[in-house]
Amino acid sequence: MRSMTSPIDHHAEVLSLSNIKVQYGHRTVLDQIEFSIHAGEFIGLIGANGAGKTTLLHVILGLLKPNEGTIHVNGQLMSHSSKQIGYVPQRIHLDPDTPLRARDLVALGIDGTRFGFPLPSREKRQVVDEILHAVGAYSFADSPVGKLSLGEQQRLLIAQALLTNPRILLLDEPLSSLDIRSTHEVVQLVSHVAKSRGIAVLFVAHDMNPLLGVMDKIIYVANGKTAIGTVDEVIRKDVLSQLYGYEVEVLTILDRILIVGGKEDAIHTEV
Ligand SMILES: Nc1ncnc2c1ncn2[C@@H]1O[C@H](COP(=O)(O)OP(=O)(O)OP(=O)(O)O)[C@@H](O)[C@H]1O
Repeated sequence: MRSMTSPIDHHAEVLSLSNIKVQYGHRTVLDQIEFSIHAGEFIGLIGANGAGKTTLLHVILGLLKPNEGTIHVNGQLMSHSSKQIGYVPQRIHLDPDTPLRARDLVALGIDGTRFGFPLPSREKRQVVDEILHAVGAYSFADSPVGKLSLGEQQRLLIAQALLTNPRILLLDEPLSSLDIRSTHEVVQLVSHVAKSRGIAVLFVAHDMNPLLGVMDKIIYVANGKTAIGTVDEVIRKDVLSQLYGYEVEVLTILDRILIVGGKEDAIHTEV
Protein backbone atom coordinates (compact mmCIF):
# COMPACT_ATOMS: atom_id res chain seq x y z
CA MET A 1 0.00 0.00 0.00
CA ARG A 2 1.29 3.47 -0.85
CA SER A 3 2.75 5.15 2.19
CA MET A 4 0.66 7.87 3.81
CA THR A 5 3.79 10.06 3.87
CA SER A 6 5.17 9.46 0.36
CA PRO A 7 5.35 12.61 -1.78
CA ILE A 8 2.39 13.06 -4.08
CA ASP A 9 2.73 14.63 -7.49
CA HIS A 10 -0.44 16.70 -7.52
CA HIS A 11 0.13 17.66 -11.13
CA ALA A 12 0.18 14.09 -12.45
CA GLU A 13 -2.68 13.50 -14.85
CA VAL A 14 -4.27 10.19 -13.86
CA LEU A 15 -7.35 10.08 -16.05
CA SER A 16 -8.20 11.76 -19.29
CA LEU A 17 -11.24 11.37 -21.52
CA SER A 18 -11.14 12.53 -25.10
CA ASN A 19 -14.16 13.03 -27.35
CA ILE A 20 -16.30 10.34 -25.66
CA LYS A 21 -19.63 9.62 -27.28
CA VAL A 22 -22.18 7.07 -26.00
CA GLN A 23 -25.38 6.07 -27.74
CA TYR A 24 -28.10 3.73 -26.57
CA GLY A 25 -29.66 2.65 -29.86
CA HIS A 26 -30.08 5.86 -31.85
CA ARG A 27 -30.17 8.04 -28.74
CA THR A 28 -26.98 9.95 -27.90
CA VAL A 29 -26.60 10.12 -24.13
CA LEU A 30 -23.07 11.57 -23.95
CA ASP A 31 -21.35 13.54 -26.69
CA GLN A 32 -17.87 15.05 -27.06
CA ILE A 33 -16.98 14.52 -23.41
CA GLU A 34 -13.48 15.80 -22.68
CA PHE A 35 -11.77 16.25 -19.33
CA SER A 36 -8.68 15.34 -17.34
CA ILE A 37 -8.25 14.79 -13.63
CA HIS A 38 -5.11 14.81 -11.53
CA ALA A 39 -3.66 13.02 -8.50
CA GLY A 40 -5.27 14.07 -5.22
CA GLU A 41 -8.11 16.03 -6.84
CA PHE A 42 -11.62 15.73 -5.45
CA ILE A 43 -14.04 16.07 -8.35
CA GLY A 44 -17.81 16.17 -7.97
CA LEU A 45 -19.64 14.63 -10.92
CA ILE A 46 -22.98 16.39 -10.70
CA GLY A 47 -26.13 16.22 -12.79
CA ALA A 48 -29.87 15.66 -12.60
CA ASN A 49 -31.49 12.22 -12.82
CA GLY A 50 -30.90 10.68 -16.22
CA ALA A 51 -28.13 13.14 -17.15
CA GLY A 52 -25.67 10.33 -17.88
CA LYS A 53 -23.52 10.16 -14.72
CA THR A 54 -23.75 6.38 -14.30
CA THR A 55 -23.16 5.90 -18.02
CA LEU A 56 -19.99 7.98 -17.71
CA LEU A 57 -18.83 5.95 -14.70
CA HIS A 58 -19.45 2.71 -16.59
CA VAL A 59 -17.36 3.97 -19.50
CA ILE A 60 -14.49 4.90 -17.16
CA LEU A 61 -14.76 1.52 -15.40
CA GLY A 62 -14.49 -0.22 -18.78
CA LEU A 63 -17.95 -1.79 -18.39
CA LEU A 64 -19.36 0.08 -21.37
CA LYS A 65 -17.49 0.70 -24.61
CA PRO A 66 -18.07 4.22 -25.93
CA ASN A 67 -19.17 4.61 -29.55
CA GLU A 68 -16.36 7.13 -30.01
CA GLY A 69 -13.40 8.48 -28.07
CA THR A 70 -10.54 7.32 -25.90
CA ILE A 71 -9.64 7.09 -22.23
CA HIS A 72 -6.12 7.26 -20.84
CA VAL A 73 -5.27 6.08 -17.32
CA ASN A 74 -1.86 7.25 -16.11
CA GLY A 75 -1.01 8.15 -19.68
CA GLN A 76 -1.80 4.67 -21.02
CA LEU A 77 -4.62 4.06 -23.44
CA MET A 78 -7.29 2.09 -21.56
CA SER A 79 -8.43 -0.94 -23.50
CA HIS A 80 -10.20 -2.84 -20.70
CA SER A 81 -11.03 -2.24 -17.04
CA SER A 82 -8.07 -0.86 -15.12
CA LYS A 83 -6.88 -2.07 -11.72
CA GLN A 84 -5.83 1.52 -11.05
CA ILE A 85 -9.50 2.43 -10.66
CA GLY A 86 -11.36 1.64 -7.44
CA TYR A 87 -15.14 1.63 -7.34
CA VAL A 88 -17.54 2.29 -4.47
CA PRO A 89 -21.14 1.32 -5.27
CA GLN A 90 -24.11 3.32 -3.99
CA ARG A 91 -24.78 0.83 -1.20
CA ILE A 92 -24.97 -2.85 -0.51
CA HIS A 93 -28.20 -4.60 0.27
CA LEU A 94 -27.55 -6.73 3.31
CA ASP A 95 -29.84 -8.91 5.31
CA PRO A 96 -29.60 -7.83 8.99
CA ASP A 97 -28.65 -11.46 9.78
CA THR A 98 -25.85 -11.72 7.20
CA PRO A 99 -23.18 -13.83 8.96
CA LEU A 100 -20.31 -11.58 7.90
CA ARG A 101 -18.25 -9.29 10.11
CA ALA A 102 -17.20 -5.83 8.93
CA ARG A 103 -13.59 -7.01 8.51
CA ASP A 104 -14.71 -10.00 6.40
CA LEU A 105 -16.56 -7.70 4.01
CA VAL A 106 -13.47 -5.51 3.62
CA ALA A 107 -11.24 -8.57 3.15
CA LEU A 108 -13.29 -9.54 0.09
CA GLY A 109 -11.44 -6.64 -1.60
CA ILE A 110 -8.14 -8.50 -1.23
CA ASP A 111 -9.01 -11.91 -2.49
CA GLY A 112 -8.23 -12.31 -6.13
CA THR A 113 -7.86 -8.62 -6.90
CA ARG A 114 -4.87 -7.01 -5.31
CA PHE A 115 -2.33 -9.75 -4.95
CA GLY A 116 -3.31 -12.43 -7.43
CA PHE A 117 -2.53 -15.15 -4.90
CA PRO A 118 -3.85 -15.86 -1.41
CA LEU A 119 -2.18 -13.86 1.35
CA PRO A 120 -1.17 -15.60 4.58
CA SER A 121 -3.93 -14.88 7.08
CA ARG A 122 -1.67 -12.85 9.43
CA GLU A 123 -0.62 -10.50 6.62
CA LYS A 124 -4.15 -10.28 5.34
CA ARG A 125 -5.33 -9.27 8.79
CA GLN A 126 -2.64 -6.56 8.98
CA VAL A 127 -3.62 -5.12 5.61
CA VAL A 128 -7.31 -5.13 6.54
CA ASP A 129 -6.62 -3.60 9.99
CA GLU A 130 -4.61 -0.79 8.42
CA ILE A 131 -7.37 0.11 6.01
CA LEU A 132 -10.07 -0.18 8.71
CA HIS A 133 -8.09 2.37 10.76
CA ALA A 134 -7.68 4.62 7.72
CA VAL A 135 -11.45 4.88 7.18
CA GLY A 136 -12.35 5.11 10.88
CA ALA A 137 -14.02 1.69 10.93
CA TYR A 138 -11.71 -0.20 13.27
CA SER A 139 -14.00 0.23 16.27
CA PHE A 140 -16.71 -1.87 14.60
CA ALA A 141 -14.41 -4.28 12.74
CA ASP A 142 -15.92 -7.35 14.40
CA SER A 143 -19.57 -6.29 14.24
CA PRO A 144 -21.96 -8.10 11.90
CA VAL A 145 -22.28 -5.97 8.75
CA GLY A 146 -26.07 -6.27 8.57
CA LYS A 147 -26.39 -4.55 11.96
CA LEU A 148 -24.28 -1.50 10.99
CA SER A 149 -25.71 1.87 9.96
CA LEU A 150 -25.67 2.86 6.29
CA GLY A 151 -22.90 5.37 7.03
CA GLU A 152 -20.79 2.65 8.67
CA GLN A 153 -21.44 0.29 5.74
CA GLN A 154 -20.37 3.06 3.37
CA ARG A 155 -17.03 3.32 5.19
CA LEU A 156 -16.50 -0.42 4.65
CA LEU A 157 -17.22 -0.14 0.92
CA ILE A 158 -14.68 2.69 0.71
CA ALA A 159 -12.16 0.55 2.63
CA GLN A 160 -12.77 -2.38 0.30
CA ALA A 161 -12.18 -0.21 -2.78
CA LEU A 162 -8.96 1.22 -1.27
CA LEU A 163 -7.45 -2.25 -0.78
CA THR A 164 -6.59 -2.45 -4.47
CA ASN A 165 -4.44 0.68 -3.96
CA PRO A 166 -6.14 2.60 -6.77
CA ARG A 167 -4.95 5.89 -8.28
CA ILE A 168 -8.54 6.84 -8.99
CA LEU A 169 -11.62 6.25 -6.83
CA LEU A 170 -15.10 6.37 -8.37
CA LEU A 171 -18.04 6.69 -6.00
CA ASP A 172 -21.55 6.24 -7.41
CA GLU A 173 -23.98 8.39 -5.39
CA PRO A 174 -22.64 7.23 -2.01
CA LEU A 175 -24.72 9.84 -0.18
CA SER A 176 -28.10 8.86 -1.55
CA SER A 177 -29.36 6.99 1.53
CA LEU A 178 -27.44 8.84 4.25
CA ASP A 179 -28.64 11.31 6.87
CA ILE A 180 -26.99 14.75 7.24
CA ARG A 181 -24.42 13.64 9.80
CA SER A 182 -23.31 10.53 7.89
CA THR A 183 -23.25 12.57 4.68
CA HIS A 184 -20.82 15.02 6.26
CA GLU A 185 -18.65 12.22 7.69
CA VAL A 186 -18.41 10.31 4.40
CA VAL A 187 -17.59 13.48 2.43
CA GLN A 188 -14.85 14.43 4.92
CA LEU A 189 -13.45 10.89 4.89
CA VAL A 190 -13.25 10.75 1.10
CA SER A 191 -11.67 14.20 0.98
CA HIS A 192 -9.04 13.11 3.51
CA VAL A 193 -8.34 9.92 1.55
CA ALA A 194 -7.91 11.89 -1.68
CA LYS A 195 -5.44 14.33 -0.16
CA SER A 196 -3.44 11.98 2.06
CA ARG A 197 -3.07 9.16 -0.48
CA GLY A 198 -2.94 11.27 -3.63
CA ILE A 199 -5.97 9.48 -5.05
CA ALA A 200 -8.09 11.29 -7.61
CA VAL A 201 -11.72 11.08 -6.56
CA LEU A 202 -14.70 11.19 -8.89
CA PHE A 203 -17.71 11.53 -6.61
CA VAL A 204 -21.15 11.23 -8.22
CA ALA A 205 -24.03 13.16 -6.70
CA HIS A 206 -27.15 14.88 -7.93
CA ASP A 207 -26.93 17.51 -5.18
CA MET A 208 -23.65 19.42 -5.20
CA ASN A 209 -24.29 21.17 -1.88
CA PRO A 210 -22.74 18.58 0.50
CA LEU A 211 -19.54 18.71 -1.61
CA LEU A 212 -19.14 22.50 -1.83
CA GLY A 213 -16.41 22.77 0.82
CA VAL A 214 -14.25 19.92 -0.49
CA MET A 215 -14.53 19.86 -4.28
CA ASP A 216 -11.44 21.01 -6.15
CA LYS A 217 -13.45 20.91 -9.35
CA ILE A 218 -16.91 20.07 -10.52
CA ILE A 219 -17.92 18.22 -13.66
CA TYR A 220 -21.48 19.21 -14.42
CA VAL A 221 -23.39 16.87 -16.76
CA ALA A 222 -26.46 18.03 -18.68
CA ASN A 223 -27.92 17.56 -22.11
CA GLY A 224 -25.27 14.96 -22.99
CA LYS A 225 -22.39 17.39 -22.41
CA THR A 226 -20.10 18.30 -19.53
CA ALA A 227 -18.55 21.48 -18.15
CA ILE A 228 -15.51 21.19 -15.88
CA GLY A 229 -13.81 23.75 -13.65
CA THR A 230 -14.00 25.18 -10.15
CA VAL A 231 -17.48 25.69 -8.73
CA ASP A 232 -17.19 29.44 -9.42
CA GLU A 233 -16.23 28.77 -13.03
CA VAL A 234 -18.99 26.26 -13.79
CA ILE A 235 -21.98 27.07 -11.58
CA ARG A 236 -22.87 30.23 -13.43
CA LYS A 237 -25.95 31.24 -15.32
CA ASP A 238 -24.12 31.65 -18.66
CA VAL A 239 -22.18 28.36 -18.49
CA LEU A 240 -25.13 26.24 -17.35
CA SER A 241 -27.63 27.87 -19.72
CA GLN A 242 -25.32 27.03 -22.60
CA LEU A 243 -24.93 23.46 -21.34
CA TYR A 244 -28.66 22.88 -20.87
CA GLY A 245 -29.52 24.64 -24.12
CA TYR A 246 -32.06 26.90 -22.38
CA GLU A 247 -31.91 29.56 -19.74
CA VAL A 248 -31.40 28.49 -16.14
CA GLU A 249 -30.91 30.56 -13.00
CA VAL A 250 -28.34 29.93 -10.28
CA LEU A 251 -29.65 30.96 -6.88
CA THR A 252 -27.82 30.92 -3.55
CA ILE A 253 -30.09 30.57 -0.55
CA LEU A 254 -28.67 30.12 2.96
CA ASP A 255 -25.34 28.96 1.45
CA ARG A 256 -27.07 26.36 -0.68
CA ILE A 257 -26.91 26.53 -4.46
CA LEU A 258 -30.08 25.95 -6.43
CA ILE A 259 -30.25 25.63 -10.18
CA VAL A 260 -33.68 26.41 -11.51
CA GLY A 261 -34.69 25.59 -15.06
CA GLY A 262 -36.45 28.30 -17.07
CA LYS A 263 -38.77 26.06 -19.07
CA GLU A 264 -41.97 25.02 -17.42
CA ASP A 265 -41.55 21.44 -18.64
CA ALA A 266 -37.94 21.22 -17.52
CA ILE A 267 -37.84 22.66 -14.04
CA HIS A 268 -34.80 21.22 -12.35
CA THR A 269 -33.61 22.16 -8.91
CA GLU A 270 -30.44 20.94 -7.26
CA VAL A 271 -31.84 20.49 -3.77
N1 LIG B 1 -28.86 0.30 -20.99
C1 LIG B 1 -29.56 1.38 -21.38
N2 LIG B 1 -30.31 1.34 -22.50
C2 LIG B 1 -31.01 2.43 -22.91
N3 LIG B 1 -31.02 3.62 -22.26
C3 LIG B 1 -30.29 3.70 -21.13
C4 LIG B 1 -29.52 2.60 -20.64
N4 LIG B 1 -28.90 2.99 -19.50
C5 LIG B 1 -29.25 4.28 -19.29
N5 LIG B 1 -30.09 4.70 -20.27
C6 LIG B 1 -30.66 6.06 -20.41
O1 LIG B 1 -29.55 6.96 -20.54
C7 LIG B 1 -29.79 8.15 -19.82
C8 LIG B 1 -28.65 8.35 -18.81
O2 LIG B 1 -28.77 7.35 -17.80
P1 LIG B 1 -27.77 7.29 -16.56
O3 LIG B 1 -28.21 6.14 -15.72
O4 LIG B 1 -26.39 7.31 -17.04
O5 LIG B 1 -28.09 8.69 -15.84
P2 LIG B 1 -27.74 9.17 -14.35
O6 LIG B 1 -27.27 10.58 -14.49
O7 LIG B 1 -26.82 8.22 -13.72
O8 LIG B 1 -29.16 9.13 -13.68
P3 LIG B 1 -29.57 8.87 -12.14
O9 LIG B 1 -29.08 10.05 -11.37
O10 LIG B 1 -31.07 8.83 -12.22
O11 LIG B 1 -28.96 7.57 -11.71
C9 LIG B 1 -31.16 8.00 -19.16
O12 LIG B 1 -32.09 8.65 -19.97
C10 LIG B 1 -31.39 6.50 -19.16
O13 LIG B 1 -32.75 6.21 -19.26
